[in-house]
Formats: sequence, structure tokens, C-alpha cells
Amino acid sequence: MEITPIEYLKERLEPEQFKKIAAINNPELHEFLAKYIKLLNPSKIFVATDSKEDEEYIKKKAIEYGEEKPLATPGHTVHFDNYYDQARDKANTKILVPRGVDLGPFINTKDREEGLREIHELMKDIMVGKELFILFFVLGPKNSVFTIPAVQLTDSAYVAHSEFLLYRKGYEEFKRLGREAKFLKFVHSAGELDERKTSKNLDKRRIYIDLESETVYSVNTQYGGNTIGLKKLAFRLTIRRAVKEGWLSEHMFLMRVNGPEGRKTYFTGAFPSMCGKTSTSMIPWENIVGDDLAFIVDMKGEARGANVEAGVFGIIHGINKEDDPIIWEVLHSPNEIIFSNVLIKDGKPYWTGMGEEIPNEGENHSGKWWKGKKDAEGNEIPPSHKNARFTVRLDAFPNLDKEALDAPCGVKIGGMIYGGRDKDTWPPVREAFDWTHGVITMGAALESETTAATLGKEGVRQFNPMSILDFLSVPIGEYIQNYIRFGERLREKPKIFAVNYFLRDENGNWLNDKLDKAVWLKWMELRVHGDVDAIETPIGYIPKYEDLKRLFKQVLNKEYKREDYEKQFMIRVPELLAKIDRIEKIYREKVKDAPEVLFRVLEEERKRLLEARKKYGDYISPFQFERA
Ligand SMILES: Nc1nc2c(ncn2[C@@H]2O[C@H](COP(=O)(O)OP(=O)(O)OP(=O)(O)O)[C@@H](O)[C@H]2O)c(=O)[nH]1
Ligand SMILES: O=C([O-])CC(=O)C(=O)O
Ligand SMILES: [Mn+2]
Repeated sequence: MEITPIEYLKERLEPEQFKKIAAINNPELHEFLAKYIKLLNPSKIFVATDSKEDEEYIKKKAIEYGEEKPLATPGHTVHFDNYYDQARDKANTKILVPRGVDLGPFINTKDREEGLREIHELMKDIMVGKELFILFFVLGPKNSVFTIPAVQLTDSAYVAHSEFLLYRKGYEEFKRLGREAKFLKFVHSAGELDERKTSKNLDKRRIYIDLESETVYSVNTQYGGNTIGLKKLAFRLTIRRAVKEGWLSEHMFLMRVNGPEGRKTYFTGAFPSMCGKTSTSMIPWENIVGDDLAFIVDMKGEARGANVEAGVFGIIHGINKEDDPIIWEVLHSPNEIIFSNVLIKDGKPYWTGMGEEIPNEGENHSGKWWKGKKDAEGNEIPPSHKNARFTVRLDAFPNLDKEALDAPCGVKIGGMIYGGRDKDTWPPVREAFDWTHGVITMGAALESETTAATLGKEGVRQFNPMSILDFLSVPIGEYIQNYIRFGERLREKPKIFAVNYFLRDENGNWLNDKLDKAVWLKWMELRVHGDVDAIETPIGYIPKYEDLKRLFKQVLNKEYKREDYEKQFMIRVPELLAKIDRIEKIYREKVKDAPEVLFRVLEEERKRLLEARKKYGDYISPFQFERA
């Protein structure tokens, strides 16, 4: 007679561990655990509850198994990923689709049966000799409309530790919900490790997403973006849930911008990976709620948002005292922090662009490192990887809006911002005419240059609607349709804005300083409440020079020159028209289910630009429109 999953678990787990599982009344969970324990065949199994001791156990194991090393500052550790495992692997990340299902363009898919067979073969007995960690977390604030429970299986104590820093504990929530839990599942194995304890079989690195069972498999990789289940792996699953259920799951920061007389206005911002979400939400003067993922729901006609996470897996490259004083301070205090792929010398972490002298030797993602060291391809290895990161709880930040982070009903969203790496087209900041105009010409038309957050070539201009291209799991037309409808149903629609921090002049120099975004934020806050006028242009409303001049003085104590304003906010008609052509072509030729309104709104924008060109020429000063 075949034994039941719970009987199998009882045989397989130590009594102390089994007790923790048996306390959760959920047969689907038991079945899932039994199936994967059988397949992965770990030599040891640990189940983590929400207790401090269980978390401590994981942290100890990360050191004991060599995936992390302690640094000089208490609480600090370093983790290295394999030299060739430093970013998200888009090519080997695939959505599994049943035969006959077509998700359309931009989504890397694989036949479900085939993919499941392959991944299960790769995972068979992969944990022999290793310890399996079974972990419970929730996405979103606990016990709220946003809460989504998730279970993670991993043989990486580093991944487990990262999740304790990044997410809210969920064991008690699983117990409370019992059979009601509609949970997400993640199965990860770092696979065979080399002597540096980094994943070895990178040719067999796979990240497969099974939408049907809401399970994500990840194998032969350690880099967080490929392995941390609740982050970008869950994101593919929640995008699909959101579209099905009529809410938004987004690649967005969530922050509070402080207006006059203590007014608090919340903004979300969608920028592609490595394009400014963390740097914007951590800006001094304002308060952070989240820096990477947000859920937004319609609550009695109001758009309300919550941070999916409770920590930061942030880019460390370029973090320095002047531009990022808050992060700098946190990274230099005895907080619990995992530094990954930085340079270590005498127990201290160093990274490129930190604004301090960097030692000429040490240990980094390439192993023992010295200045001038080359990799197998003959490229000089920098002290730290461009995608080197730090992992830390939001609680460590003095600028955290803790109340907003924990709010079961989230916070009311006043504005939504889109932005990307664009050297020549969009002005630094502008406001959409209305929801649909913003969603289409700013969100759905977003383009950005590729970055070191994904493997492959950097600096290539890429269509990246709403900054979610890498994570899309439903047909793009459906995704956009859901967005438009979501807004139409709202009684109070957030204002939509677009920013561009990455404009360059003809010599390739940045047109803005990194902290200028502080001014754009203050301006957007005032616009949400109708406190300042703006100039109408063919592509939306832009700030008036006088308002920016005043804000630059007030916020940054800087003189903002008329010439700078004119250069930055010039309406660049040829580039804008070329962009509309590119975007329209993509939606016409590739997207079967693009909503008709998208073409109408793009066409209206084109007409406005053509008319303006007739009157004023190709490159139009903002003062022209102000006078008009
Ligand atoms: N030139 C310029 N670079 C900026 C500016 N703001 C941020 N950056 C750079 O953009 C990169 C970072 O962005 P983050 O804010 O960490 O990126 P993110 O959007 O949080 O990215 P993920 O965590 O990958 O999703 C860093 O290399 C910054 O130095 C800016 O205003 N100007
Ligand atoms: O998920 C990751 O690897 C980090 C991240 O935020 C991104 O790439 O957008
Ligand atoms: Mn991200």
C-alpha cells in the first residue's frame, strides 16, 4: 500500500522538524513537500518557523557551509557568486506553457511537459550530501488584502538568509490559513559547488516558471535574481494573478514625498533594473516604503499600494557618501548585511565608484584579485562587479516610513512615475494629460538601455513596457488592457509622470546631476495637488522655469540656470517622432492583441508633434510653448 504524503514526511524528517510541518493543516503543502523531498533527496532537512532561533540557525549554516564569510563589522558578511553567474540569466529563464497556449512576443517560453521533464531530471538527487531548508514567507504586509503566502525549498543557506532579510516571515500565517492558503512554491538548488562554494554547472543553469501550478524551479545558480524565490521568480506569477484578478503587480518603488506643511504624498516608480528605483526611493528629504516591487489594488475607488518586500537587494556600484548618504551610512554601520560580489580586503568591502581609495588586491567575484588581473576572455577584471549588491532589511534605514510599510490597507497613491535610460528623447520630467495618455505614451512606450543586471550586452536600447519586459508572463496586450481598465474604474486616478535621469549632451556628458531628481519629485508632489502651473507641450505638461529655479534653490541650494532648463526641457521632435514610429511598429507588427486605444493615443501624440514642428521647428525651447 502506498503511503500518504504526511506519512512519508514523518518517516523522512527528524521528529523535531516533522512536528513543524504537521502543525500546518494543508494537504497540498504536504504533497508538494513529499514530492520534492523524494526528488531532491537531501541528506538533511531543516524546517524554519518564525522563531529567532530558526533564523539564527540558517545564518550559522551560511557561514558553516562557506556560502558567506563574516566581515570585520558585526553583522556584515560577504557572498560570492560564480564569475559567470553575476546577473539574471534571461536566455535560460522560461515560462512553461501547455501545448496550444500562445503568450505572444517578448516572452521566452518552453513546452510545459518538456520543461518539467528537463527540470525534474536536473533536480533528481541534486541534494544528496546537502541540507534542504524549508522556509515560509509572505509577499506584502501580513494579514492584509495584499498578503500572498509562499514556500521556498532551497539548499542554499545564502538564499535562505537573503529571504529572511527581504521578506516577512510566514510560518504562522501558513498555520493560521491552513487549507485556505493559496500559496506560491519555489524549488531551488545551487547544484554542485566548486571550491569557492559557487555554483559550478552553469551550462545547466535553468529557471523555469510553471504558471499552472504556480511553481518556479531554479537550478545551478546562486545569483539572487535567479534564485530568491519571492523576488523576481514570484513576480512572474503575481503579474499573472494580478491580470486575472484586475489589480497591478509592478516593478516599482514606493515612496513618500513630503510636501508643504507636512503633507504626505505617495508615489510609485517603474524603472527597469539598474535605472534608479533604489536611488530615487532613498533620496534624502523623502521617505522610503519599498525599492523594487509593489502591489497596487483598487480599494473603494482609490489606488492603494504596498511594498511586496521588507528589505533591499540593492546595487552597490557607485554608492557614495555625497549622492547616497543614507545608504552609505547604513552600509557602514553594524547592521545585518550581505555584501555580494564586492572586493574584500582585511574584512572590509570595497566597490567601484564608492569615492574612496580601493586596494590593489583582495578577494572578489573572480577569486584572489589584483589590479590588472584578466579573465579567461582577456578582459580586465574590475575590483567589484557592476551588479554587485547589498542585502539588508528596510528596518535598518532611518528614512523608512514604517507605518506605510506595515499598513494592511497600503497607502493611497498620488502619482505613478515611469522612467528608463534614455540619452536623447524624453525631458527630465513631465506629466501626462490623463491616465490613458500616461499609461500608453509613458508606460507602454517605455524604452531603456540594457544594463549589467542581466547577462549580455549593455547599452542597447530596448522596448521595456512598464519596466516589466523581463518578467512578463501574460500576453502584453492583456497586460496593458488590464492597466487601462484598472485606472478607468478608479474614482481617484493617480497622476502619471515620466522622468529621464539619463539625458546626455552631444559629447556624451550627463545633462543632470544625480540629486536633481529630488527637485523633480518635489515638483510632481506639487502637481498632484494642483499647487503649481505647468506648460502644455505635445507630450504632456512640463515644469515652468521659475518653479524649478525656486525648487532647486530650496531643495539643493543650487542656482538653476535658464540655459540648463532650456537644454534639458527642449522638445526634441525628431527623436520623439522616431520613438512613436518604433513603438507603433512593435505593437502593430508583433502584438496581436494590442488594444485599439493604444494606436489612437500614439497617433494623437504624433499629430501634436507634427503641428508643433510646423510652427516652431525640430528642436523647440520650452519657452516657446509657454508663450503660446
Ligand atoms: N547618471 C545618473 N545615474 C544614476 C542616476 N540615478 C541613479 N543612477 C545610476 O543608476 C544605477 C542604479 O540604480 P538603482 O537605483 O540601484 O536601480 P534599481 O532601479 O533599483 O535596479 P534593480 O535593483 O536592478 O531593479 C546606479 O549605477 C546609479 O549610479 C542619475 O540621476 N543619473
Ligand atoms: O532581481 C534582481 O536580480 C535584482 C533586481 O532588482 C533586478 O534585476 O531588477
Ligand atoms: Mn528590480
